[in-house]
Amino acid sequence: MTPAARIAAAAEILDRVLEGEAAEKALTGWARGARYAGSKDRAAIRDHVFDALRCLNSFAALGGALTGRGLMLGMLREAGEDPAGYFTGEGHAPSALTEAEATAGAEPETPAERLDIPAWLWEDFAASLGDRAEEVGRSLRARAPVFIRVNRAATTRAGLADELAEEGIETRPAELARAALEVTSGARRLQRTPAYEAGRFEMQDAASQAICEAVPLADGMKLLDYCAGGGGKSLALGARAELRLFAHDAAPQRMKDLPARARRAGLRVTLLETDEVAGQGPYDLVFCDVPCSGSGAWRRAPEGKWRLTRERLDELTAIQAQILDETAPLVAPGGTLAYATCSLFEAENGAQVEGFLVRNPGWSLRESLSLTPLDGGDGFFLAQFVRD
Ligand SMILES: C[S@@+](CC[C@H](N)C(=O)[O-])C[C@H]1O[C@@H](n2cnc3c(N)ncnc32)[C@H](O)[C@@H]1O
Repeated sequence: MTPAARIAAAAEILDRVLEGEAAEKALTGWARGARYAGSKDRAAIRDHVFDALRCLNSFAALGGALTGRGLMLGMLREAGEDPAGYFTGEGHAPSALTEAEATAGAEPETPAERLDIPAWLWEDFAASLGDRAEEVGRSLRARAPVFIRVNRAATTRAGLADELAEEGIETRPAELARAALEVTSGARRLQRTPAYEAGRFEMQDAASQAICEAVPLADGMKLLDYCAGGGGKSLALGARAELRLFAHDAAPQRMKDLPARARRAGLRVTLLETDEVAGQGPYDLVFCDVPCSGSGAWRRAPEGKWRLTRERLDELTAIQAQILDETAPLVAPGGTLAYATCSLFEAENGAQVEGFLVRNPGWSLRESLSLTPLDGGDGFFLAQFVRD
């Protein structure tokens, strides 16, 4: 496909996303009807779609319309390229620009427009991040680096880097976490390597790893990963010490791959139904990686930024408080309750800490950690409460 045909395809897919279809589904649906597209075409089109979703406000302003075509126009204008060179109507290129399109479009004005934050959220965003709001907003407009977590129970960070280099995959140590490597080239081949098959690494963001490295662990501890999902945190925690590891999720089907992933990593995890959780307690550490806005991960999942609503944010903060209150009694005296979000918002982070301490006498905050994409990985928050 020509670069112009890729832009036409991305515009078509973006129109479907703007109508409400999930981006992954729209991409797959398009690819099914486009057998002529090779893997490089599909990757380039995907990049266009996700770049546009990260920069929806500013590309729409520059392109003069919130449509697939407008977004692609805006993308080209931001890159300093002349859209007329792509919108030619020749072959599979998008149809030629109308006169109105050629002159439409303006520089984004408000901070929400420039930084691609939904207008209704800008005040919360600015208040949560203070004088870093501009810089963090800008960072969310860029693609996220790819990180992996070295399974240090199976190999070393340097050993894995050498092994991957032999496969043509380049990495460098990430500062954020001791087990993290940033993948600088060849990332698309990672999950087809023998090292992955043998459980010597997992795909995991560096900030996500950093919060797992921040909790104190010792051999023999009994740990409950209360919102385990696919088990990314369980595996990262389990790799650090010989734990008695339990995993739970309110939607147990989300944990369906966890037993196989744990086996691959050489770990044992006991999955618990909701009514089994208390019976196995108390736990030395309960880790709550709660459902959240995902705002810290908007580089990787930019659709979430535009699908979030005030109602959903309020619903999430209520669920977060409820999870904290229902897990606190599961912690053994002297034990730790760890609360984590991949959110940048005060309402989901600091305000939850304050609320929990007010509602739950007998608990204190040991420490908290706030990371933003300016630290290299996703935005993440961790609070560790101790039971007196
Ligand atoms: C941020 S995700 C967890 C990601 C996972 N820890 C990982 O590292 O891959 C939050 C999870 O919380 C679960 N969840 C939502 N409400 C819950 C509740 N009330 N109790 C327990 N889990 C809940 C969701 O099903 C979801 O899988």
